[in-house]
Amino acid sequence: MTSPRTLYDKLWDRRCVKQNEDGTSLIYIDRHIVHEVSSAQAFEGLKAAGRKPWRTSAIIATPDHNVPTTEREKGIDGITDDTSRIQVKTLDDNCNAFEVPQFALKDKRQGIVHVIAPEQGLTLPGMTVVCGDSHTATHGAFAALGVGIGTSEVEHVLATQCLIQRKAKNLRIDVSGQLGRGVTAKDVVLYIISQIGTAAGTGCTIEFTGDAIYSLSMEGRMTLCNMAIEAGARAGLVAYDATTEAYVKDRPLAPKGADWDKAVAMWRKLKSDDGAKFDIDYFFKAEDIRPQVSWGTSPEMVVAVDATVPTVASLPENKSADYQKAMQYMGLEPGQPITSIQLDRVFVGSCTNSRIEDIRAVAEVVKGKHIAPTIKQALVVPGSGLVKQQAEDEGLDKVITAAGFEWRSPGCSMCLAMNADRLYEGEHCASTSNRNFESRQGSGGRTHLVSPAMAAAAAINGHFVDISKEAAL
Ligand SMILES: CC(C)[C@H](C(=O)O)[C@@H](O)C(=O)O
Ligand code: SF4
Repeated sequence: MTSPRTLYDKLWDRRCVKQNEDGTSLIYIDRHIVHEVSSAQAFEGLKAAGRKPWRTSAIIATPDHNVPTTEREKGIDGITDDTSRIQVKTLDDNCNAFEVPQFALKDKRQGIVHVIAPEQGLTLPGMTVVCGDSHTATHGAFAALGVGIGTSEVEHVLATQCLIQRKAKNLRIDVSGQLGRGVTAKDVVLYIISQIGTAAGTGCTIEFTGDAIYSLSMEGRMTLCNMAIEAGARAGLVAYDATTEAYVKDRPLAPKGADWDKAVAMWRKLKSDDGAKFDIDYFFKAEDIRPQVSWGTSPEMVVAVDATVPTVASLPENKSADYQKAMQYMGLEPGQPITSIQLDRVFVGSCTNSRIEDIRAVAEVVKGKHIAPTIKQALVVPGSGLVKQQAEDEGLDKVITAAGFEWRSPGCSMCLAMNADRLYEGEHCASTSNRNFESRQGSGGRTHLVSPAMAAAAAINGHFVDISKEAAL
């Protein structure tokens, strides 16, 4: 009898081609997602070695980081920034030269890598999914092993469809109970990171378990797994269940007919066995989780919206210096109420929160209202052309623009400011993205990570408010 295995063990065993004596293994890769920032040198390497991609049908490419979110009809030549244009053009040229499938800039299916692949059924349960991008952890929501890789590994996977990996430890994070009103997957993951820290997942794959996790939609699970990397892990997972099955069914590239039945029979085994051993365990209760706001420059510097910036006395000794430096950068006083922070801009988007449910959540909060006069700009950037289209079909763009938001075209946008969408020195932004590092959204910018509903309510009020107490919900 085989011993009980975790979901991660099962995914690993399925695709482990060879175990090496040095403790590494060769893993077969089912899906390779490619964007313009981390692929140019990899294609260059292939060219120099006279190689071709080993299996082009396993690859999907799309430009996302550098793309403008306005005037899309102008295409690549309309990108005014030279570096951005060259990167997007180089991806386009490489896809043409190597016959790699691409959702190009003007394609309706273009968007952020981690949004488009699940949307198309390119990410399926049980797969190994890689991308030259740290947030590839997102795909773990499908009980798939999603790992971010570096540019030299992108070249390796292009050439061989395999990757050398060292098996990670199994870490379980269990959230039991029911989430309260206004508490979303984003609040869950921000809360978890605030409790365990950004290094807790180092060398681990996280499996999220518990009623509160299983009650999340697939979009919520993607938000959760997306930020596993901010907890230090390379991958995050949620077991396969009826929610996964319903989401995947009828996606353009999901198996059909008899293939579907065969696939589902296998997918239903994609969960940890009873008695499977985890190396590390954390247990949380859903009722302890309130809407969250990050106040500092690391995703662990997070508190509930009705709390304050930490007081100096409350800081853990080993973190005191970093935390005080963060307060200074953010222009905040120790003990200052989170609701007193004045905001300049609001950004709804990124691979964490730019899917249709996120946009619906924003529309619900802002319907019939208007952004505060002190807000200089509020952006909603859908994660893909298809999300944008669906939102427009539902009339959400009208609700959102009537409230004073700008409705843009898909891409990473103000998540990392590689295009024209950015913060300026000293500005505070309520952002639905995943990283609040110094200058992440523009030089000197100050990021506060929140859920879409919290960002929307902050735009209306000019400062953070407790969404769980808002009448609109
Ligand atoms: C540019 C890219 C390689 C990077 C990543 O790996 O995550 C980006 O997506 C980010 O979010 O910082
Ligand atoms: S949206 Fe942000 S986090 Fe996601 S891939 Fe783009 S830059 Fe990275």
